[in-house]
Amino acid sequence: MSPVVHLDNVTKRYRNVTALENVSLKIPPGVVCALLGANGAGKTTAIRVLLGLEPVDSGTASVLGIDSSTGGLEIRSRVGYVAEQPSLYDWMTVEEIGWFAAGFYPLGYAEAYDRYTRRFALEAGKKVRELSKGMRAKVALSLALAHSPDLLILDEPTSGLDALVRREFLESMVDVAAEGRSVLLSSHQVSEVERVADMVAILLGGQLVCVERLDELKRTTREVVVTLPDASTAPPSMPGQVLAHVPFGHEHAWMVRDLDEARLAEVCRDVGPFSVRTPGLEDILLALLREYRTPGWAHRAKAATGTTSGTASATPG
Ligand SMILES: Nc1ncnc2c1ncn2[C@@H]1O[C@H](COP(=O)(O)OP(=O)(O)OP(=O)(O)O)[C@@H](O)[C@H]1O
Repeated sequence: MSPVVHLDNVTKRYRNVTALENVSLKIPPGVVCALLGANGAGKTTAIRVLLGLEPVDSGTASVLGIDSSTGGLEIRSRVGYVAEQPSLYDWMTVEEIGWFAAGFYPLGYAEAYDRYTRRFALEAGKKVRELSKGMRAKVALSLALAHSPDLLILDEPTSGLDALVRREFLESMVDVAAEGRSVLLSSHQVSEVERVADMVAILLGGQLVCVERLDELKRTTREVVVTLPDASTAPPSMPGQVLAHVPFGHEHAWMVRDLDEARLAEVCRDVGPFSVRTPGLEDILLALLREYRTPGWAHRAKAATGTTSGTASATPG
């Protein structure tokens, strides 16, 4: 099946900043993909490249099979896009903005928009400038969903919204994927995104260090904590691929892929007590972010996630 989103070895620089470095990503149809990473990791840049709003320095990007470098207008008319701070015409009412947008889309748009605004309990006659941040976000999502796009791209759409609105947003994502359409969702609300994402793409400093089905990432990742008897005892070597290693005094924590638990018991026998648990996505991301701040992170992260910048892809489902 052709990917709906395809970044192939994309590098994007802004003067002396490399916002994306050799990033490759394929998102198949019917998948909710969470794009995660710290502030400045390159998430918005990746989205803008895909939408044809930023040229790349090297590599190629395409959406729904359309080349982003030449087909930006067509891409933007075919995907639903919700920016972090959506720009909406303030003087229009909720209803009027739907009529206005309907002029750019085939018949049926206004009715679909109306259905979404009612679902989100928006008052049709209220002016956009009178809406709260959450209500504006709901208008933006209604506009993006009303033309039933094959791909919905959301750049931190839920930041600053209350828990109920965030939940409504994320439930809409699940509905979209259930209809065989895809969602690319950039977010810092990791624990919430975890409820709806099928796959995750993690950017660290412009490099994609993990692209994988979420269930597979969680199934194969363990957090190990070992308590050493004193500071002079060397920490054991982990029997698995180390994503991150964080020492806290006598305690050392590791995030490990494909941990050999029997072997762990052996290597820890003369070292100290240990515990093993299955981490959530947020724990994995935090470990990667901490690791990212230490020298040599890129090499270790790529080795441990099996991801090299040129080949990262996932085929969920
Ligand atoms: N127009 C621009 N001019 C110069 N540098 C830019 C520009 N846009 C982004 N950058 C830089 O590129 C890097 C990636 O920025 P980007 O906005 O893509 O990150 P992000 O992951 O979306 O961050 P956040 O989570 O804070 O929104 C940052 O170092 C940023 O300063």
